[in-house]
Amino acid sequence: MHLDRHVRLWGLFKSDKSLDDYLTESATFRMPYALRRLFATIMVFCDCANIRRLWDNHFDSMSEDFGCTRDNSLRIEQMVLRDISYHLTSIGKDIRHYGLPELHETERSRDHYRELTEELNLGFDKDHLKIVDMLNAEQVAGYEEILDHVLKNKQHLFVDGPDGTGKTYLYKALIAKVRSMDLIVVATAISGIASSILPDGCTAHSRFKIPIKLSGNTMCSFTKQSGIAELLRRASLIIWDEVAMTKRQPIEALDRSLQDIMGCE
Ligand SMILES: Nc1ncnc2c1ncn2[C@@H]1O[C@H](COP(=O)(O)OP(=O)(O)OP(=O)(O)O)[C@@H](O)[C@H]1O
Repeated sequence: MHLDRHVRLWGLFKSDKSLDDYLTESATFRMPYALRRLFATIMVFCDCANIRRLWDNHFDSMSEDFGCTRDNSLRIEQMVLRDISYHLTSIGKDIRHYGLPELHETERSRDHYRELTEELNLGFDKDHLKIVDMLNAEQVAGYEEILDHVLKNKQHLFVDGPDGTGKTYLYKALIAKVRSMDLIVVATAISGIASSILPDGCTAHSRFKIPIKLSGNTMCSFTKQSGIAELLRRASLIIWDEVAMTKRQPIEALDRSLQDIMGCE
């Protein structure tokens, strides 16, 4: 999101060389999915004379998370194209107009990222934006701290409090605020009842595909290329309500899977 904004706002990069350098530098600290989004933004907002050369130069970095092997390089190319096409479509552009390798029709129409598409199509309850004005001092402190984490890409926060002290109320305010900024929130809870109270919430086990039988090194049942993985990579806020009520194994399984899809330890 920030990269996109910079590229758009600066109106910079007068030459292909500076675009090339920028992508090379970005590849050292950005995840492949963020590079693909940046690439799509460059295609639309920068004056690049030879986008195909830029594609050739940065394809490897943009495809790293699709597990590049010689055997399935064509398939991987289609997946990268599909993702870039997805970003272009969201800004009203068509990948066919930029001289990149052809995206096959079957790939174009297939929704690899169903979960992500569904999440992006979610609205938010405008009334919930008003909740922030009713929060008590402790809720405001939690609200501000969590929002700060969201905006600065910081990590875990644990919210705790006795029953009925307004945790869900706080989450509703946060979910509306974050979704109103066009950022993704994945809202889950342990129980079906608690998850149904969260706006567009679902149970943690179903959202994260946590297996029923868990051992010391079990991972969640989604692949790196799946819509769930993409949804989680792009999520700005993941809420797991009532997490203290679960055993440690499901949390560790999700932790391992998140590390895997984010490529970190
Ligand atoms: N700041 C507030 N102003 C007005 N009502 C509030 C406030 N905070 C919470 N409430 C109300 O208090 C009730 C309990 O809040 P909530 O369900 O958010 O608590 P909780 O901590 O999630 O509870 P539990 O742990 O049982 O799930 C709800 O009806 C909620 O609307």
